[in-house]
Amino acid sequence: MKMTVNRIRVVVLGSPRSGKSAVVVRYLTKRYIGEYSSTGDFLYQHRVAFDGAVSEVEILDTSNCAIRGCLGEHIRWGDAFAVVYSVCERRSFLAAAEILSLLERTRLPSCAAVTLLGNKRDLEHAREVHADEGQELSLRFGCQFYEVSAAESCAGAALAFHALLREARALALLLPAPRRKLAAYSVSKVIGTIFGKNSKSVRKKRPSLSI
Ligand SMILES: Nc1nc2c(ncn2[C@@H]2O[C@H](COP(=O)(O)OP(=O)(O)OP(=O)(O)O)[C@@H](O)[C@H]2O)c(=O)[nH]1
Repeated sequence: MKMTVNRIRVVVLGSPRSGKSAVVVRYLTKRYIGEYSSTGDFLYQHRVAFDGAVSEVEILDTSNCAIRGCLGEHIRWGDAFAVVYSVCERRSFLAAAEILSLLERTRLPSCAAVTLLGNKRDLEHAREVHADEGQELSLRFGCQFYEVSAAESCAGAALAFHALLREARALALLLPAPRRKLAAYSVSKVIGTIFGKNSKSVRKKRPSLSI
């Protein structure tokens, strides 16, 4: 069977320390490292095969977007968005709600695949945001919702990313090619690594996944 190849750009957004890097690395490598550098944005590339087609997936793990003022650029760049908050930090949940609202205002409704990820569900004793609240927020914005623990298992992150990629691919088939502009943003500057944001040795590593 002939496989088609398409490209899906995923942007991971959320408050500092909510676990964006941990969730992305868990999905890509199945590993949990514990500490990740926060010095900037990192772009991971990999290939996934599902539903008879191959997708070149680029995942942009962002850092301090709100402070650096590049959120708008990131939103224009992406086809799909994972908005992460920590279930142990209400402030990060409120920030996630603001990001969802911005996404809704910036993109045409239903023009992008979006998932809301409540991370750190292993820290039940420190929970500040109930799962129902995440569910309600996702209903309000018509996006997917998962509670995950990057620390505890890779299943949640994998499930969430696979569902997001499926939705992004379905939207790409339905909608005309969106205006994906890189603007002044240079991808070459943000190529990251899978095993450590500062290591250059695995910079070009591109894992292949079959869903
Ligand atoms: N207990 C627990 N800790 C987690 C989990 N995910 C991430 N952490 C921890 O939370 C801290 C922040 O994780 P990061 O992945 O660096 O968070 P980030 O959102 O990428 O942070 P910035 O790059 O600063 O924006 C680290 O100490 C992680 O080990 C989780 O699921 N459970």
